[in-house]
Amino acid sequence: MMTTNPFPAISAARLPDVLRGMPKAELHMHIEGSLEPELIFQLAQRNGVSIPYASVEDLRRAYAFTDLQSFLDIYYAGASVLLQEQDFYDMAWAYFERAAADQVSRAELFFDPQTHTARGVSMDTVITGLHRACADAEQKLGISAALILCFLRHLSEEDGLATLEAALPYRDQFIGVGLDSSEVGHPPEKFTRLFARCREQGLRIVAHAGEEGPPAYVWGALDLLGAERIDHGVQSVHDAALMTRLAKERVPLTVCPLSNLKLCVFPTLAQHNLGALLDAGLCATVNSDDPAYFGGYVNENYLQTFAALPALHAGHAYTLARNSFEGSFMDEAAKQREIARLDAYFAAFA
Ligand SMILES: Nc1ncnc2[nH]cnc12
Ligand SMILES: [Zn+2]
Repeated sequence: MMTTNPFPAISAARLPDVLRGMPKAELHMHIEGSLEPELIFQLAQRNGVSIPYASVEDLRRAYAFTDLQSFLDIYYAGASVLLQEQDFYDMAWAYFERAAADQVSRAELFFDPQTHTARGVSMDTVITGLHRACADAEQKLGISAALILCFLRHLSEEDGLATLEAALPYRDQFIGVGLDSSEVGHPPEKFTRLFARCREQGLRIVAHAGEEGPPAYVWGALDLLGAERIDHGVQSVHDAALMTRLAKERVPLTVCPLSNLKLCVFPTLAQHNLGALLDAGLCATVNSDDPAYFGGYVNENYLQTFAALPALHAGHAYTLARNSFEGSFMDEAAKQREIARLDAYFAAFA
């Protein structure tokens, strides 16, 4: 339990600037969820795709979600404007420019190939465009970037296996795999064979679990899929044995507070359990999930969450940023360099 602030010189009033400026990694960001309404309209026009909204404002007005599924329906519709390699590049590049402004120095991006291949867009188009943007992010913005291919859990395991086969020729262009989309009713055990095959390929493994689904899905993600990180995981607080395990094994949880708010996982940010997860010793991190849909990129997630939870102080800010590097899939030397940079950033406020 971290009750005393190890950085007393950082008052609550200075905290927002410290949060904005601290180096951080983002580990849970669906690149299709960074597609801003303006870009959706631009790409729709460029590609001659019709969308059932009259204007950017009209589209934004539809972003009133009641749960995960109500969001996913709109999110998949938005992705329908992506057709060409350049579209995937432009989408990712727009994200990287925003991430750079938020002092993100490492970004691990989810992408959903099945959303695109089902519409006749090739795996090559998707991965080549995204990977080119990652290379440019590194070169032009100094952001270390990597891709994680997510399987849609509302589809079958066979569909996932075929998707993996189609992606393997691009094996050097993504570092891992994840599991996303509609959680409840699609438990981890549905994908045991698929993830075993991914592990054989040496891919890093993450999975959404415990966003809306029960703690049993988190256990399943760890034990049946071999997940090294849990995306969301906020429902873990309902299972004491699970909390003990997550803390003991330092399993990173990629928490997304504004997403949880907009999808009604918590009624208000003041009721979010981020502070409880940290104080229980879990390796929790802050991320934006689908920032174009949920009202903010990663710094906005930090700022709004700290504003809503006054028990969080500069010590928590440091821990969250440190956890983001610890939980990343960078090599150990790169992690240590980032953590040293973070230490120097906080030391300057002493
Ligand atoms: N929050 C989320 N949960 C599950 N699947 C998603 N795909 C994009 N965002 C998601
Ligand atoms: Zn997500």
